[in-house]
Amino acid sequence: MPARTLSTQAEYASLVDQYDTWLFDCDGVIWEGDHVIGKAGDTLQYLRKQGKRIFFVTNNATKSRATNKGKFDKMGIECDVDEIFSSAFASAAYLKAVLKFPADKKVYVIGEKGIEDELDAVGIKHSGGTNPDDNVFLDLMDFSSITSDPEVGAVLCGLDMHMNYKKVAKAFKYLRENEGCLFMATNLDSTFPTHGTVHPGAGATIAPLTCAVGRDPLVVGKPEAPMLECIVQTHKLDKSRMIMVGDRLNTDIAFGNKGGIDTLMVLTGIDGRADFEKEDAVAVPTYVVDALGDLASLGVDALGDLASLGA
Ligand SMILES: O=C(O)[C@H](O)[C@H](O)COP(=O)(O)O
Repeated sequence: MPARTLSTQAEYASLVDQYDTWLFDCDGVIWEGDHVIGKAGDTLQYLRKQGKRIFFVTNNATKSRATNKGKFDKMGIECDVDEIFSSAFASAAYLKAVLKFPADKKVYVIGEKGIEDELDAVGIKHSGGTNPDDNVFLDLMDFSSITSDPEVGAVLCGLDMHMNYKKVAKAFKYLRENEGCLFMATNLDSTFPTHGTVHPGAGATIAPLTCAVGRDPLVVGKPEAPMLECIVQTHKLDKSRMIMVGDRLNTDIAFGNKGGIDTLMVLTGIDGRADFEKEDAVAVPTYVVDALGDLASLGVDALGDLASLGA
């Protein structure tokens, strides 16, 4: 089915009526770098006033939920920590609750502090990550520090701004030598959008390890199922009354499509109209609006109505 473009107040109002639970991607939808996009914050306020449940679903694994909350606070956007589902949090929760990761094992992390914080929060031991011992270059052809560690039961990878050969070589060794060692990725976004441009994303930093190991990781974040199931199960939600709002077809919109929930695409981020209108589009949204802030006009009208009633 082709995407339906919404542009009138009546269409926005009927959209809001139809869904009780709204899932939001952040980068490219609510904010871009360090600024809120247009009236996105007003739309979120309006939805809250209508009694809608709101969740923020981000593939960004570099920050913990607590650190993410700090960003919402700084931006002046209301948010509770429990409303944030990041791929780092979902990966830790998935290891703990679904995979019942053994207490005597540890996770080798390729990624930033966000992953380490979330593993700490669920009591899973870890190594690698931001440890200074692994954030160094190897001397040429000196593999002496790439030693075995039978305690490693999983390798979990996310966007790592300090990616290096040593981390790839250690993770590779564990995945080859340790029986049953899990290979997981928080997300595989090819690019990272910020400040009006894009840089290599998590998928680009994980690719060298995938290439060496010769198999794909289990992916927890968008567009794969684990993060959506985590939200639905935790909050006992009805998928038919849920909508995912995003700017990117191969993560946000595919996440809704694969998970069986409707989607709303905004044109303020990575992908544009041509990307979902072409024949071989990677995913097609249910609805499209130019920007999340467009729905804020409903709130302005509601205030106008109140004013005309003398409220
Ligand atoms: O490479 C990445 O990790 C992603 O580009 C980035 O973090 C996307 O975050 P989201 O748009 O899901 O908030």
